[in-house]
Amino acid sequence: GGSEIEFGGRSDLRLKYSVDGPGHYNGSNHICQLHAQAGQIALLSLNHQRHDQHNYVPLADSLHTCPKVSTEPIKWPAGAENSSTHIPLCTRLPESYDTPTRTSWGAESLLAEQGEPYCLFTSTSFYDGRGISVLTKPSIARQIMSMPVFNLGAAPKLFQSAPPPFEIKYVQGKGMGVIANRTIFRGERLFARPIVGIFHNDAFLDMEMEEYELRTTLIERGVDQLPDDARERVNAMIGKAGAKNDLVGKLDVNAFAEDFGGEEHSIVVPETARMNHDCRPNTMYYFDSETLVHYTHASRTINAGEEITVTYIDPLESRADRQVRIQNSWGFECTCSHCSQTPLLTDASDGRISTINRIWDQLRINFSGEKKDGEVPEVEMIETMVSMYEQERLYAHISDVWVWAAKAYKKAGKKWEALRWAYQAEEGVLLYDGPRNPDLERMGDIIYEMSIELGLEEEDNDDDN
Ligand SMILES: C[S@@+](CC[C@H](N)C(=O)[O-])C[C@H]1O[C@@H](n2cnc3c(N)ncnc32)[C@H](O)[C@@H]1O
Repeated sequence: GGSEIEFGGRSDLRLKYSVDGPGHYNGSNHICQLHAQAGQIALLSLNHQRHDQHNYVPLADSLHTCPKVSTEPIKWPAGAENSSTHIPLCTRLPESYDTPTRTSWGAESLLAEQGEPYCLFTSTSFYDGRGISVLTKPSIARQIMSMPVFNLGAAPKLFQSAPPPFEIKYVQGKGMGVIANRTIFRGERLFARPIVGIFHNDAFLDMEMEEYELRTTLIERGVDQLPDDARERVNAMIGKAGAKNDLVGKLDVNAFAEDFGGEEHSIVVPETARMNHDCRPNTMYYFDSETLVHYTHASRTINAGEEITVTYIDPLESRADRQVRIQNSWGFECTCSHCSQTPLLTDASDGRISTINRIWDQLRINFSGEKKDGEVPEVEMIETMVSMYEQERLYAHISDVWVWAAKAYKKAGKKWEALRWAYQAEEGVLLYDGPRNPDLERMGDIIYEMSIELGLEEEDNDDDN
């Protein structure tokens, strides 16, 4: 339950408090919250003291547990205030506050701690009403929320196949999964979904961290504030096998990793999160950090009835390492076809993977200029790599090799081969990593240069204009 009182003698500021029952995060949570006018920030705090079931803290005491805060209106940084449709909530006030008074739960050290708090923003208008919640440091939130995508009249077109070429169905031993309902060819776009959440990894990865419970409370609040469709989709995600199935646990196994402001965050795309793992997946995904849309494309032909999969881990690891990684982070045993081969075939694959990794090391050294041209037969190395990636069925990741093939053939003076691989890499990179990958420009340059040298195109002479 909860109730509200006027705060600091101001009619526009109200303090709402509530006392939750035990069981949630192992104890009673006392939530104090300052409601203020739009454009201001509210402070949310939580009593870290543990109480057993018979020892609820009475109303008056719980008010004391709220940190002393300034009653001056606090403005959200310029550029971001129009993006949020809810009053931002923070673990601490982002800017100045009065010298903290010692509270019954030792808030002093928390409040006096240097560094930024974590604040929650929700926009329900994002992408034509899909909505998004962002929990991060104010400086990072400001970068995110001032992106053009928050200020567009109409959301950009997403170019998805309609109706979708798949259905969401139960898959034995895996929960729900995504099943193709017709043949899908390499390159077809399967998902183009704006993300609905960005959560700083400090908010749920390190349970020992100070303010952990505050941040997880804000994550729950962030999901609650989403529009119905997004909220229901997020709540319908499944948690880690055998673990506590709370929201934070669900996000842990369903979110994708992404950096914002150089810090690790988790992004939430509930539709795409229905894809199960396979060490040799038939799709690839990327995130466009400028439009906040997450894309998935087919990496090879997928037959009707086949499960559509993605890899959760680096596929260039041995079977044993992949198994450990999947078990530790997702709590299931990977039984994909690549992990279920005979021991002899597994050994052969592990051998190829280790050779692939060694060749990558050599190529990087060679192209970094530490070795002289011609010292290593790059084009032969590349041809070997292409073949090994195909043997390994690494169709999602093979465009990495195509990029190097174009560069190596250009360096070797083999123009037709350079042109062929540059075209192949251009499409591959667009599907694998999207339009902002820097290799695209390099491939465009090779295509242009080779086309001129091969007489396929006239040189663009700017001086004539
Ligand atoms: C991102 S979700 C995938 C969708 C999920 N199956 C569902 O019902 O929503 C990740 C979870 O799905 C299950 N899962 C994914 N891939 C699996 C696989 N190859 N084998 C068994 N379970 C798998 C695990 O429980 C994992 O934590």
